[in-house]
Amino acid sequence: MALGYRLRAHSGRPPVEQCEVMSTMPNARREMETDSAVYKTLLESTRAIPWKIDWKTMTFSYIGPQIETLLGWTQESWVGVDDWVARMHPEDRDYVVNFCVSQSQSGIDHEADYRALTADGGYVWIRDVVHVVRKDDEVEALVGFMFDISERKKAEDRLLQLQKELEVLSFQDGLTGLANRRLLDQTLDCEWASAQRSGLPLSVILLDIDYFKQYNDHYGHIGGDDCLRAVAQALTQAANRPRDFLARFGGEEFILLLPETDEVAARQIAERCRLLIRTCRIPHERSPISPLVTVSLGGGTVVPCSAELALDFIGRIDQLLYRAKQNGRDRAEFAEPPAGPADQA
Ligand SMILES: Nc1nc2c(ncn2[C@@H]2O[C@H](COP(=O)(O)OP(=O)(O)OP(=O)(O)O)[C@@H](O)[C@H]2O)c(=O)[nH]1
Repeated sequence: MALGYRLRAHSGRPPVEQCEVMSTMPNARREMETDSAVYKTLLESTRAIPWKIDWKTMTFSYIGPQIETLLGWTQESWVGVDDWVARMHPEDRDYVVNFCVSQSQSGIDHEADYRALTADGGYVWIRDVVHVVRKDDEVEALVGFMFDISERKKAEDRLLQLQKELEVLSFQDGLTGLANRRLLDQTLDCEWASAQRSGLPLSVILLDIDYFKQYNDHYGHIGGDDCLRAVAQALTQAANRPRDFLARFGGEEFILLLPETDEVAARQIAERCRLLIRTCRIPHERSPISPLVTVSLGGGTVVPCSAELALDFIGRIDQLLYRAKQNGRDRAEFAEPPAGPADQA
């Protein structure tokens, strides 16, 4: 090995006994053997598992006894490279073996992570750190250490899982569980571009709970939150096509994007939204227009031209929502018949 001596394969002799035998040896040899015993004791008391493979015969000339504690396979059972290959998770095998062989052939030190099979049928994540020993430009042996990295892998997996959860959460409205403004912005951009390319109509409905300030004042903020959740839940049943998209627009406002949907269909969906909320029968004692929670809606349909911006269109829908409020609430207002090419549905 790199330490300049060769460990005897599978030797189990304790260092003390070795010292007694060595007392009759010449000094230089005795010192070397003492050093060897010390190094071996050191190597075999680490958590890293040392090993050596003879390149010509592809056999293990040494593997630390710690391997049995970690994987359950005895030291003696590690005879050739085939044992190493066979005790590797099938999903890791091809990549790891090919990688290690090619690196070794090129004389490059390397490391590889893989799942090693245990004697009782489980798997342990291992990091193998490999040094290629060369002599006269030929690969002579591989020496290395195996490290148990299962705890690190568990932590990494947990971190990955958390990242995924965070990604989902970053697109989700915390109160209602609907898509949030961030995801709306991205989806609107996509659908806007798609409608521009296809020339198919995109409809949008904005919806706002009526007299929600009075609702909060009367039922409290927590009651208000419950109401928002109930409205959100009801709205999830309004549109069912795979690309239909519902989001919380902010506060007590919601938005529906309806790709490839003309104005006739959009008007029907807006009316369905209004009725779905009514069917919830959420009491609203402070509403001047109804004893139950109602909603106002603004809607419109567009085949966007290249110059038009999605946000300008949403701004126009917002004005229609405002008009619905002005005209008495609990109703939907849609754009007047087309005023220009951008409004044609
Ligand atoms: N409980 C709760 N209230 C919210 C939330 N977001 C916004 N609001 C409240 O919603 C109310 C909206 O009030 P306004 O914009 O005056 O509208 P409105 O009372 O619904 O009146 P109209 O829309 O004209 O019918 C405000 O009192 C906000 O505090 C929320 O997440 N939870």
